[in-house]
Amino acid sequence: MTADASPQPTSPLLPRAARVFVAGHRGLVGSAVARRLAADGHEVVTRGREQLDLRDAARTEAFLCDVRPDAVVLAAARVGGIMANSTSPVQFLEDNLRIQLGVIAGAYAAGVPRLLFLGSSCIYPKLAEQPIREEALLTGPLEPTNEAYAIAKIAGITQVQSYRRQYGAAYISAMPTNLYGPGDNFDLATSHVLPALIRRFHEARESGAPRVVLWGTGTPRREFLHVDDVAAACALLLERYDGDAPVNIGCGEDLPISELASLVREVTDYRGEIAWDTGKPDGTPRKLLDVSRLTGLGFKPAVPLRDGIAATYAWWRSRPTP
Ligand SMILES: NC(=O)C1=CN([C@@H]2O[C@H](COP(=O)(O)OP(=O)(O)OC[C@H]3O[C@@H](n4cnc5c(N)ncnc54)[C@H](OP(=O)(O)O)[C@@H]3O)[C@@H](O)[C@H]2O)C=CC1
Ligand SMILES: C[C@H]1O[C@H](OP(=O)(O)OP(=O)(O)OC[C@H]2O[C@@H](n3cnc4c(=O)[nH]c(N)nc43)[C@H](O)[C@@H]2O)[C@@H](O)[C@@H](O)C1=O
Repeated sequence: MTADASPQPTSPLLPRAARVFVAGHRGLVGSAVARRLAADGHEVVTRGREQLDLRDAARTEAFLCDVRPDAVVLAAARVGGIMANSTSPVQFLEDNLRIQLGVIAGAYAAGVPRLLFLGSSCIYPKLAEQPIREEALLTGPLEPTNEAYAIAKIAGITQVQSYRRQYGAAYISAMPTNLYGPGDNFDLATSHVLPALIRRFHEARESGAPRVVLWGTGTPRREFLHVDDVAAACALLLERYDGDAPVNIGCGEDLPISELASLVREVTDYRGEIAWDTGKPDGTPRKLLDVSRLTGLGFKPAVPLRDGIAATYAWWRSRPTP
């Protein structure tokens, strides 16, 4: 098995009306993947965290042996923005290692023939050449604000590759860029930037605040992909990709956080100023993914950033208040 993409099969790798266990089905990505797979005619199997804590490897293996799905999508993880990653590296390392160990090993023990593991674009070196090709993995030092999370995700990629190389399992990995959409986390202490900006501008407009203070310098660049697009990419990979190398998932375009802020300010109709708290971390300066491997399989993102932000804002505003 080489590190390059394998030739693509002509027949689907996922049977029609497959039973797919979506781990993390209540999360941003897992919920979108579950919707997409159900719409494609698959049977989606789920378990809430209160029924099955995926850090418990023995219970996870017993569940998978009992259910015996045709495929597993591993979208359960400890996930968060730059501040949560910086302040809780122990949980980001240990929870993710434990979830991955239990789900991937449990799937193989249960004879599950197909598995998709989701990593993240933060696995690549902080100063990787842009756009970042999959081959950049393990070629340089990582971004310190999310090193623990990145190392857990890199271990997941190696675990998946090891099951392929040693046992011939059709297990694959995908590395999404920064994601957003309905179902995102809007808690300002733990969220990613996009929901944080929506909430900050909305609340400033409602309260009449003259300025909104954002983190860092506004100069870092980020690429944003709507969850419906990432779900479409996951479905495509499950059906068409069976290679050793991880596959980047992105839209191929990025923008500075300062421009993103201007866009969100417009969408939320906030008329005040934007200020920057440069005491807060910037994180990696840029992480634009090279998505040629994915587009070569036929992927094309469908949701323009402005439309996606407007839809996410509408979703958040219409949520039931606790
Ligand atoms: N969001 C992003 O910008 C990006 C995400 N990704 C990757 O996509 C995947 C999904 O992320 P996302 O949807 O954003 O994250 P969310 O935090 O929205 O969802 C994570 C899900 O995992 C579940 N989960 C976490 N821990 C456990 C556990 N111990 N046992 C059972 N379930 C658990 C959560 O359950 P509960 O609902 O009970 O909390 C939740 O449903 C992750 O692998 C992440 O690394 C990659 C790149 C960017
Ligand atoms: C998906 C990805 O997500 C994380 O990496 P990140 O892209 O750096 O994360 P972020 O979305 O939190 O920030 C992006 C940029 O935006 C700036 N920023 C401004 N104002 C706010 C703000 O109010 N909140 C947040 N969170 N960021 C803000 C912030 O300072 C930074 O420059 C990792 O978890 C990593 O592990 C990972 O995989």
